[in-house]
Amino acid sequence: MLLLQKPLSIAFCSKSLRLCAHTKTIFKPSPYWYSTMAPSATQPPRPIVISGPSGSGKSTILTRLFKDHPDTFGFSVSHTTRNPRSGEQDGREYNFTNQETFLKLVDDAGFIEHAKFGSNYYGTSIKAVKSVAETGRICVLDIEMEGVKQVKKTDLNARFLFLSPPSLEILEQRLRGRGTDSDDAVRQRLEQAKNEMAFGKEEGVWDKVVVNNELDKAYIEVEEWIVDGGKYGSQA
Ligand SMILES: Nc1ncnc2c1ncn2[C@@H]1O[C@H](COP(=O)(O)OP(=O)(O)OP(=O)(O)O)[C@@H](O)[C@H]1O
Repeated sequence: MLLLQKPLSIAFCSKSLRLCAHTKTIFKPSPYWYSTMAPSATQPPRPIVISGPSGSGKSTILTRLFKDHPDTFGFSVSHTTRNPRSGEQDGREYNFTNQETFLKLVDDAGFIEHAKFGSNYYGTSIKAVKSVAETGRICVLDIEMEGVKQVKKTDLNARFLFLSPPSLEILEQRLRGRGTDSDDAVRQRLEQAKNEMAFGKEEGVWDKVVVNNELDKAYIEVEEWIVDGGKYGSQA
């Protein structure tokens, strides 16, 4: 995966994998992405929220989608209170901020999700998601269910897709086959998966549910729903 390792917390919270202290790998857009975004003359495109248990195949499908549709999608830049590392630029890798400002934004309900790792805070702000849409790109949020609930409370006008594994048994096989998690971590993810699967069945939450049984078929189903004949969910 072309990814940036995020602190576990943000992962499961902000990204897919934030279970307890999980880290989630997230796609790291290159600066090129931002520099080539075409401004939209019409309404900003609607963000896409993709959610589903860890191991359901979100990264696999999104990686293929971004490859097949270059310059179409973008990721929001997260906030963090940690210091920038060498080569990192404010507003590119992260929006670097201090704790006081970060917590003020929490109080102001400015985050879709946030979490603390060690002594540092991380979060995905509503504004960062809007910034992507303003460039004409479709912002993709790979987030767990608490994040989904948060997005629903905003005015982001997102579209919601739940990616489901065929069963918990197959999910376990895939998580173990991926080989990225300890036995304990797999167990934790499977426990959380039960909650996520129940959430995936809730009425009125999802615009689309795709079962990732056969990868090629699931990918086409996701792609067709996202692209939506070129409208990308826009009513305009
Ligand atoms: N349809 C499929 N058939 C078989 N294996 C699959 C299928 N879809 C994904 N996989 C495999 O399952 C594993 C989990 O997929 P992936 O890492 O994309 O899940 P994820 O939802 O992004 O997980 P996380 O939320 O933990 O990042 C990977 O090893 C992937 O190659």
